[in-house]
Amino acid sequence: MAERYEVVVIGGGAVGENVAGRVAAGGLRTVLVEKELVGGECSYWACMPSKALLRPGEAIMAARRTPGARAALSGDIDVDEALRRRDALASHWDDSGQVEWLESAGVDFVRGRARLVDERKVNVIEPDGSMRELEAARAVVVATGSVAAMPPIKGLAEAAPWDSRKATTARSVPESLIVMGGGAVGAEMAQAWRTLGSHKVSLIESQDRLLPGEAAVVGAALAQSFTDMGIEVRTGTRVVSVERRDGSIFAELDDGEVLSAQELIVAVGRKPATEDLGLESIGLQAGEYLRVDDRLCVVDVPAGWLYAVGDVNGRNLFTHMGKYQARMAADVILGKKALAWADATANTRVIFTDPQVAAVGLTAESARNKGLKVRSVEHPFGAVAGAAALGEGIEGHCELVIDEDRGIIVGATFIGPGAGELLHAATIAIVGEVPLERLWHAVPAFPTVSEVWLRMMEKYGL
Ligand SMILES: Cc1cc2nc3c(=O)[nH]c(=O)nc-3n(C[C@H](O)[C@H](O)[C@H](O)COP(=O)(O)OP(=O)(O)OC[C@H]3O[C@@H](n4cnc5c(N)ncnc54)[C@H](O)[C@@H]3O)c2cc1C
Ligand SMILES: NC(=O)c1ccc[n+]([C@@H]2O[C@H](COP(=O)([O-])OP(=O)(O)OC[C@H]3O[C@@H](n4cnc5c(N)ncnc54)[C@H](O)[C@@H]3O)[C@@H](O)[C@H]2O)c1
Repeated sequence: MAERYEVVVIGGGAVGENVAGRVAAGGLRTVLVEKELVGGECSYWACMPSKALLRPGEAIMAARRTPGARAALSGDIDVDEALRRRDALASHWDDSGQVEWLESAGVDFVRGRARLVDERKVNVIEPDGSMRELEAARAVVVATGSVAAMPPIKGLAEAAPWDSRKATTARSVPESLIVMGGGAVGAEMAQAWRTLGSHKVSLIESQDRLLPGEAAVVGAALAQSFTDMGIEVRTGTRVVSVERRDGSIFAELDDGEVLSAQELIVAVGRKPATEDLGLESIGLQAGEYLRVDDRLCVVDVPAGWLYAVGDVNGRNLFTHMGKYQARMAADVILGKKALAWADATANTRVIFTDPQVAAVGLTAESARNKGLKVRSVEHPFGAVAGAAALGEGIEGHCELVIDEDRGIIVGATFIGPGAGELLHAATIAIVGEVPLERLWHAVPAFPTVSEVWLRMMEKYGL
């Protein structure tokens, strides 16, 4: 006999937990199924451990920029202590706290691998091999996330490279490192391991710049900073074959050059965790992203009972944007009028490198591609008193993308130390469609870096 619930959530990452908690708070009988650890990738193998690995180097770079503090820097990073803190921020890969939270939120929990077997029907294989049948009267929500993509490069799989999980959980600093992919994971991991002590780090990006989805100025700023850190940045090139032998890993590039290192990280993007989910049983293709509408309903399934939130729908692969979708999907399931539109127009992203890269909404290029008449206004991050107060030699860049027809901001990029904290003001301006004439009255405090807002609005002509 199937156990009947109003809502069955498959996948207990940050996004699944959020949707389950919200529908349960709305009074719906809810069960969440998780095959590994409640909290998912972000808590144990992604956001939290990666930020912990970056922090010691970031703190040192901030101190180096600060006359007086600089003198106190003697000696090396205590790697053991840094890794202990990483382990603590990853909750020692123990999810008992999050399981307790689910219970306190009134969500039933089943540990096991879930598979769709029919419309609204989910079977779960528990760790001891027993099977449970679940049935959802109202909705099944898929929140199974994504896994690291492994490109079909000769010798790569056999060489057992590090994926993002190994890169964030390694127990020692590799003496040298090749990083394939200059996106978010590659950039953060190259910096983290270089600042923790890797002597030689090569970062290889196939496009012509790092973080190629962001404004061009981002890639240039990051490449300069990484070069200063001693990271070798190679753009516009690819690895064509890989081999592990004699304790090293060798990567041949498309121009014939061969690089060698102790380890190689593959960070070339993600693929959806939909391969073993029983999608065929409801007429969908395994291994594909689940396409959703703005109510987060899977579009290729009739009757509106199947929802997909977070990485698995491929809309926006960030924890906070997935959690936003989770709130919207929960409200739709609860019968409220809700649509997830901000993850298309005001998607926030912060890459925690030095300098930090923070962006929201459109770049000038993507806005023009959408047919918008935009104008960019720019100001150096370091050219305000707030930045001078932070330290010496602070460079960076700030840019607002302004829709000339509507007189509102549609995108913003901030590059500099701590830039992520500037982002929410821009997000509010974009989501609120606040006219620039009105923003002109939002006065940044002195001496904060937020004064860049004032300078950019002056440049716009206010
Ligand atoms: C190295 C790295 C660093 C990152 N840093 C950041 C960051 O700083 N900020 C940020 O916003 N984003 C960051 N991200 C992205 C972020 O981790 C993801 O966007 C986020 O984890 C997606 O959440 P999710 O709940 O959709 O998926 P996941 O966290 O992947 O959770 C999905 C869960 O579903 C479970 N599952 C899968 N299939 C089944 C099944 N059949 N049955 C039962 N359970 C199943 C999985 O075990 C998993 O626990 C980072 C990613 C990486 C790789
Ligand atoms: N701070 C954060 O919020 C954070 C940190 C890490 C990851 N993330 C999320 O996780 C997602 C996945 O990150 P990711 O870095 O794996 O993917 P990504 O899509 O951000 O970057 C992958 C990069 O690899 C490059 N590439 C592809 N094939 C290549 C090849 N064969 N050789 C060399 N380069 C190649 C791509 O051009 C791209 O720049 C990101 O899109 C982001 O949403 C977020």
